[in-house]
This record gives sequence, C-alpha cells and structure tokens, in this order.
Amino acid sequence: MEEKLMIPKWVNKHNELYTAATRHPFTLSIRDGSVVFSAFKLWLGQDYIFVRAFVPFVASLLLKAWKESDDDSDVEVILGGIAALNDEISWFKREASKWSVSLSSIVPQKANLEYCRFLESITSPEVEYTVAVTAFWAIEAVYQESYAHCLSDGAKTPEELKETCQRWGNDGFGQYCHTLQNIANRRLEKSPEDIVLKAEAMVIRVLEYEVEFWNMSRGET
Ligand SMILES: Cc1ncc(CN)c(N)n1
Repeated sequence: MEEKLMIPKWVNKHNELYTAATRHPFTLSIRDGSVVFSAFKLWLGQDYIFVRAFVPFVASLLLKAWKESDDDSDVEVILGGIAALNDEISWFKREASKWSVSLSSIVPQKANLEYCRFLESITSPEVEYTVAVTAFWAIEAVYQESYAHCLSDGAKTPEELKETCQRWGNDGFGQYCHTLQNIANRRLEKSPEDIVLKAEAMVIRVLEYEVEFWNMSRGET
C-alpha cells in the first residue's frame, strides 16, 4: 500500500541518510559499550552549545504556530518543548560538572557552528511554519531514535551513560516526537507542492547536519 503521510514516505525514501543519522557509529559505540568517554565528554560540551542555540529556533517556531497554525494545541506542544529545553539546559550543567567538563571554556567546532548558523537562518519569518515544524520533528527524532536504540534489547550501554540515553530515549520523549510528526504530517497534507518540496529538502539538510554533529565525537570533522 502506498504511504500517504509525508514523513514516513520521506524516511523510507531517504532511508540511507536517516539510518546514518539514527544509527551513527558514535551512538552505536554507546550501545555496544565500546564508547571512549573522552568522545562522550566532547559530545556533551558541544551539545550544550547546540541546545542553547536551539532555544531561539523553537521560540521562533512558537511564534509561527501562534500566527499560522490551524490548531491551537500546536502552541501548547511547542511550549512544552521549550519547557523541556529549560530542563535540558539544567541537566547539561549538572552532567558537565559530573564529568568535569567546563562548559564556559567549550569552543564550538566547525560542524556545530555551521549547524547553529543554519538554525539561526531558519528562525527567519520567511521560513513557513510547516517547513519549520518539519525541521523541529527531524531534529528531535534523530536524538529520540538514536538514544532509544542505546536502551533497547541487547544494548550494553555503560551504566554512566544510561541517564543520558534515558533523557531522549524514554517513552515520553518518543510520544512527544510522534506528536510533532503528526503536526508536520497534518500541515504537509494541506500544503501546496512548493512547501512540501521545501520541507523535504529541510529534512535532508537536518539529517546531514546531525550526521556531521555526531562525526565530531568520532574526530571525523
Ligand atoms: C545536535 C542535536 N540534535 C538534536 C538534539 C535534541 N534536542 C540535540 N540536543 N542536539
């Protein structure tokens, strides 16, 4: 049967890239227990910088939802996302102190800078709500799928990293990503072709940036 919803269709069509982002050697090394802790610490510091840049993007999405959405509950879902990010920033600070990572001295690496710059560019009012919410789903879904895999049957994730994996791999976060996907699918169903094409290109770019981001922790950038 042909898939009518756009996101599952794109995940299928771009499966190689989707898998590269959600089954990256870095997260697979967490899952099989071979991860080098220095790589984890590098990811921790870089991701803290990313999350700080992610907040204004989600705030811009909130504004777009408020102005453009046909369903009031979108605003509440996105607001919940902002609240979770507030919590996430506090968690990064606690986790960094546990691992003796000094967040104030982290220098963003090239892949991170480029991803943050991209995030800033898509805060623009010219980026339609449908395209931006699709990007939001893709960004969150990569972490959800990657870290849930580190907790699934057969995983040998080190005890010290289980809390990190829980943060994005828990069922509640999975449900939240599903809600974001539903919002994106609902909007895409009603969108003209040019918006649908822009949203598909957005998914591809996000997945590419996510792969580059993980690559930092493998010393591959
Ligand atoms: C790079 C990246 N992508 C996604 C997430 C999930 N908010 C994150 N923390 N960092």
